[in-house]
Amino acid sequence: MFKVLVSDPISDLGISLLVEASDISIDKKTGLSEDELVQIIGEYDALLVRSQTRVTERIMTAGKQLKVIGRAGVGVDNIDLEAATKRGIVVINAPDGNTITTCEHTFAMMMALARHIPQAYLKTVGGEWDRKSFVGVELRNKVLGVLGMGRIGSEVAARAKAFGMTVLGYDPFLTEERAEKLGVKLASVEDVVREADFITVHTPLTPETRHMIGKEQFSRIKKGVRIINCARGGIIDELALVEAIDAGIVAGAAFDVFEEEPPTKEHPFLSHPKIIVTPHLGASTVEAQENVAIDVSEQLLHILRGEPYKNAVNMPPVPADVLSKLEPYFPLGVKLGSFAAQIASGPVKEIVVGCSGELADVDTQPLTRYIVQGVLAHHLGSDQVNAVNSMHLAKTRGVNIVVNKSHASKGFTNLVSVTLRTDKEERTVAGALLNGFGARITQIDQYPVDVAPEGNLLLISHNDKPGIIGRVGTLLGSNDVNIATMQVGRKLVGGAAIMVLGVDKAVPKDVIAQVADLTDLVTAKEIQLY
Ligand SMILES: NC(=O)c1ccc[n+]([C@@H]2O[C@H](COP(=O)([O-])OP(=O)(O)OC[C@H]3O[C@@H](n4cnc5c(N)ncnc54)[C@H](O)[C@@H]3O)[C@@H](O)[C@H]2O)c1
Ligand SMILES: O=C(O)[C@H](O)COP(=O)(O)O
Repeated sequence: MFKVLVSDPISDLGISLLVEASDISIDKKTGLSEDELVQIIGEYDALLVRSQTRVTERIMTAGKQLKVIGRAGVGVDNIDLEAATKRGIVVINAPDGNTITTCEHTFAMMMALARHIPQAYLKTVGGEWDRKSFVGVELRNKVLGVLGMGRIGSEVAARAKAFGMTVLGYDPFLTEERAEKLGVKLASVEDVVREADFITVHTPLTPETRHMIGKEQFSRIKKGVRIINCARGGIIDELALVEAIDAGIVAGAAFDVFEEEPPTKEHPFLSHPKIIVTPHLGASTVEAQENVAIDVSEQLLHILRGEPYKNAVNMPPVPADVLSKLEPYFPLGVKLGSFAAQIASGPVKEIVVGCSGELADVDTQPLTRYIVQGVLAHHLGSDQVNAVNSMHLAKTRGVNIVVNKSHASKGFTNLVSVTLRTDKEERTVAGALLNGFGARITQIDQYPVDVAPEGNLLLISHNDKPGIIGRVGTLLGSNDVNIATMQVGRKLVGGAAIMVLGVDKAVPKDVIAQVADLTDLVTAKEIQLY
C-alpha cells in the first residue's frame, strides 16, 4: 500500500483516480507548517501539492520513504528540485491543465483594468452612483504586447485577435514562421515597450526575465499603457511600476502575482487606485483544478507502480553502464548548451550536438538531453527544464536536434560540441574533460581556447591590435571588476580575435556597454555558468 499526502487544496474529482486505487491510501492535511510536515512526512511515499506548500530540503530529508512529489500546476518554484534530485525523488508537474484558465484570467484582468470594474463595483455597493469617474477604453484597435509566447501567451494572442487587437509577440523561441501561424507580429521587448497599449507577461521568472519591465523600460514606454501580470511576481519591477503610474506614464496595472506572496499589508499595490489585484487566482477554476489534479494523479500512480511516466521535472533514469561512461560529461553538456544559448542571438532553430572520440561508440542520447537542457533552460527557466523533459520541450518548440558522431577528436579523449543555428547565425562551443584539469571549453566558434566553464565570463570579440587587452583591463579595473583569468584566441595575426575573461562578480550592464564601445572592440557579452 502506498501512502499519499495531499498538503494543498486539490480538486477531489481530480484525485478520484488515487482515491479509488486499491493500492493507495490518501491523507488530506492542508495548511501545515514546515515543522508539522517534517513530523509526519516520514510515513508517506508521495506528496501532492500546489504552490502554497514549500517543499524544502528539511521536509525531503525527513521523508525517508518519499518517492515522488506531484505539483498540481505548472510552476515548481516552491519545491527544492536540487534536494529532490539528490535524493532520487521524482518531481512531476501538470504543465498543460491550467493554460486556458490562466489565459482567461488574463483577459478578465485586462478587461477589468480597461473598464475600472473593481473600482466601480466598490463605489456602487457603497451607495454611490458615479458614472463619470470610470470612463474606460476599448480593446479593439489597440496593440497588445505579449512577452512570453509559450502555452499561455499563445492562447492570449489568439483571443486578443478576436477582440480586434494587433498582437506584438516576443519570445526567444518565436520564429517568423510560428509568429505568422499565430497571426502575431514578431517583435522585440523594445518594440513592445514603445508600441503596445496593453502589455501582458507570460514568461517564467528567471534571472533574465526578472524586472524585464523596469525603470529603464518605463522611461521609454508608451504613455497610457496598461500592464497585466498573471505569470510570476518579479517579472515587472513593482516599485518602478508604481512610480510610472504616479508619474502619469502608465494608466494602470492588473496583477495576479507578487514578488512576495502573500504581499504585506503595506504593499503599495493594495492601496493604489489604479492597480487591481487578485490573490494568485490564475489557475483557480473548477476545470483547471480538475485537469491538473487528474494529470498529476495519473503520473503519480505510474511512478509509484514503477511504470513509465512523463513530465518529470528533475531526475532522468539512465542505465547504469551508460551512466558510468556519460555521467562525468553531463555537467559539461549543460554548461556548453547554456554558453551557446547565451552567445547566440535570434530564435534557436537547430541544436547540433557533436560527440567525438570514445563517446562515438556510446549511446549518447542522455548526454544530448543535458546539452538541450542547457540550451533551453537559459530561456525557459532552470526549474522548468531538465534532462527528462528537454527533448520534448525542444520538439514542442520546433527546435530540431541533430547528433553527429566521429572517432576523430582533435587529440582529446572525447570532445563534445554544441552548434546552435538560429534565424540569424550559427554559433559553436566545444569542450572536453582534461585529466587533472576537469572540464574545459576548448573551442568557441572557430577559435581554440582553454577556459574553465564556470562563474562569470566576459566574451569579447575584437580586432587583434596591440593595446586592446590593456584597455579592457583598465576599464574593468576602474569599475572594480577583478579579472581572475584571461584567454585570447585568434586564427590570424592582426585578424579577428576573441578574449574570454573570467571575472570575480557579475559585470554591470553599463560597464559591458562601455567595454563594447572601446576602439577595436566588436562585441562584449557576459556569460553566466553556474
Ligand atoms: N497566475 C497563475 O496562477 C499561473 C497559472 C499558470 C501559469 N502561471 C505562470 O505563467 C507563466 C507561463 O506559463 P506557461 O505555461 O505559458 O509556460 P511556457 O513554458 O509554456 O511559456 C513560457 C514562455 O516564456 C518564454 N520566455 C522565457 N524567457 C523569456 C524572455 N526573456 N522573454 C520573453 N519570453 C521568454 C519561453 O520561451 C516560453 O515560451 C509561468 O511563469 C507560469 O508559472 C501562472
Ligand atoms: O504555476 C502554476 O501552475 C500557477 O501559478 C498556479 O498555482 P496554484 O496551483 O497555486 O494556483
